[in-house]
Amino acid sequence: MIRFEHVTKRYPDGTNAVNDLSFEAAEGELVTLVGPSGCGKTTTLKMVNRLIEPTAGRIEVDGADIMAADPVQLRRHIGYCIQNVGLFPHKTVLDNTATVPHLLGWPREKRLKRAAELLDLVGLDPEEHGRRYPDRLSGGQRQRVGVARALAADPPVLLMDEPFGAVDPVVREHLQNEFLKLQARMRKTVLFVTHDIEEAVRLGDRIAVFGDGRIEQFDSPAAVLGAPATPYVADFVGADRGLKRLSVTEIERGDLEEPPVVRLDDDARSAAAALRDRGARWAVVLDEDGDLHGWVGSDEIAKGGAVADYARRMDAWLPLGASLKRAFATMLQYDAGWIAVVDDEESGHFVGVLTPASLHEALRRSIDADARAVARAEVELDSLPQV
Ligand SMILES: Nc1ncnc2c1ncn2[C@@H]1O[C@H](COP(=O)(O)OP(=O)(O)OP(=O)(O)O)[C@@H](O)[C@H]1O
Repeated sequence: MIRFEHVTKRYPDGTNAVNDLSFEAAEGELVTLVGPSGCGKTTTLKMVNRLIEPTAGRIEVDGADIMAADPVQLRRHIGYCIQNVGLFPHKTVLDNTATVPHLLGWPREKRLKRAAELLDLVGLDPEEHGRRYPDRLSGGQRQRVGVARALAADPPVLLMDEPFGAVDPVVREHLQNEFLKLQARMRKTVLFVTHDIEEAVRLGDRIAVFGDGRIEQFDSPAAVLGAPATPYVADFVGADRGLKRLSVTEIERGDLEEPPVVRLDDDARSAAAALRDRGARWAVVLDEDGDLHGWVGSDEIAKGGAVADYARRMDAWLPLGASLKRAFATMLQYDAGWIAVVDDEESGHFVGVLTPASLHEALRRSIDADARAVARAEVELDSLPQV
């Protein structure tokens, strides 16, 4: 748990970076701090591990006043992950990941084992990547190492400052999804700084929208998008918040349609007859394991042989949990009327297809769910006793 009570930071030059800030991130909660450049997000974050000392107020981590702790000890027990990562160039990826366990005096074998586990957890092969030096990694891989390093000593609290800010949008969405999966398992208390409202909405259990050293709204993503508290928040969230919803709504199993399906080794003539009976002009082709292979047109396979003789590979597909925005962009990019969906990127097991109609349905579902959530929040606020 992280609690700010009336915290102010005034820099020596007189800049008031943070003004009388009070908010709390509950245990296991991911709170995103979002706002334009210079509004005090990084200052807020760095006060938690005392890289910056507050001028006034009190900050607690797991119930203890941070000012009572030794700053060096404090930092070793709080994970910290920043943009561009700051990996040591002369150390291997494994040694970089094991930095904090090393500082904590863990024996070499134990810390390298832990580092390897962590690399695996963030999707890097310890055998393949562990012995490399950071300059031999892509930007996205370096960010993963940054996350692994922050988690190495299993800290209960994690501070992340634009950790995915320096990678391209596709890798970024990928890293965000992976981090969400990781967080679902770890349930760390996380403060996550970003200037990107879409990232804030996608990742945060709650969002603190910052404006000029203050919090303008501290609420669920649904409430921030659906009921901005002030004109400033409405402006920051943007007039296109309906579109932003596309990036925070995930494809779910229930959104998908079930198209005709044939197998690679099916007899082509009988497959064609079955498709004709259903009035279908195409079918999804699966391999013997039920994994997505491609598609065929019903006219082509009428000539006989096996479906495998005609099947075409799929250009594009999506995993469950990908955003509707990605689905929409993929449809446009490939000029496709439908997109095949698999249960996850690695296994490739086919689960259904997304069409423009089902995409629209999914968007409706998200809007309705948010409207209900916002209505509930308002009722709860209304029913608070008046004092
Ligand atoms: N060391 C410093 N001395 C004086 N002013 C500072 C210092 N560090 C930050 N500031 C000022 O404090 C304010 C808040 O800065 P901060 O870095 O916390 O904002 P931010 O929201 O994280 O911005 P960004 O997204 O650009 O990193 C800004 O006006 C900034 O110029």
